[in-house]
Amino acid sequence: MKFTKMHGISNDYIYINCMEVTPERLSELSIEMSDRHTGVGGDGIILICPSEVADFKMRIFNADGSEAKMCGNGSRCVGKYVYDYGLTDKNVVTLETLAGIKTLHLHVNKGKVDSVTVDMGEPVTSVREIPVIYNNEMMVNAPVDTSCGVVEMTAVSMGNPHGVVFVDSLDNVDVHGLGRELEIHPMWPDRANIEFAQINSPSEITMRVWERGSGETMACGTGACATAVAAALTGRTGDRVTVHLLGGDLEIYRNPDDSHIYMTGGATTVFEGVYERQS
Ligand SMILES: N[C@H](CCC[C@H](N)C(=O)O)C(=O)O
Repeated sequence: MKFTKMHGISNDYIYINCMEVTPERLSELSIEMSDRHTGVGGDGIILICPSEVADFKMRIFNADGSEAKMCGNGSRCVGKYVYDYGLTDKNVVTLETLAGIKTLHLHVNKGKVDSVTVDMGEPVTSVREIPVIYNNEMMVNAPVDTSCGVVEMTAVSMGNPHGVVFVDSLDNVDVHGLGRELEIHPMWPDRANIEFAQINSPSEITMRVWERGSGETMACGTGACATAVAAALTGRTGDRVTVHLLGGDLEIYRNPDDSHIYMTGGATTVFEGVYERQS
């Protein structure tokens, strides 16, 4: 099975062209291929498929085999993939996802895409739609008991659920311990991605992320958007922020006209390969 290894600011996935054929047992395939010792290695797999309602369709599976509705870093790499491999010659491409149709603006440099701006659509803060179990319409700076004491959580969905925890300093946050604990907290009917964010200024955030189904990743596009939304919602930042993640930076902008969130960042092709399925 041919694949292309790509990453969006070091959030790395294995991309499979499914325009003709889609493999079976995709959850098992993701677990197997994502293994960084016995597989290709990655945070999951991403399929590029035909669509009847958009130019292309993206499906994303986390390293634990769970399918997610949306992947921000992955969508930028899909934009790069379809342009660089000649599946389209358009600079604006629509992408069907389980979280709706997203519009990608491809930035081409010397004939190849090097960065993409994604219209991520409107964020969701209604607890019922996220979903998160909470006794209010929105979960904003809500105290949550944890083994590390009480943290304040703000819940936002970008098509996938996020719990954002603002901290004074990231230096002493147990991202793996607390991230895992909060990912599977019973308040989330479908688990959640957990972000730990430090506000550097009204236009700069530094964050780390524990992703649902993949553990700590070097970056999370939907997580950066959710964090930017939570920061603006709680009066910590404005509508335009630079988000610094372990793997690189993302520019996040909230358009006051349509409340859509726009994310701009890099997309990189690393290598192509042929995978022998293990099971
Ligand atoms: N782990 C996420 C999917 C990947 C999102 C992330 N890699 C991004 O760039 O948005 C979830 O289960 O919702």
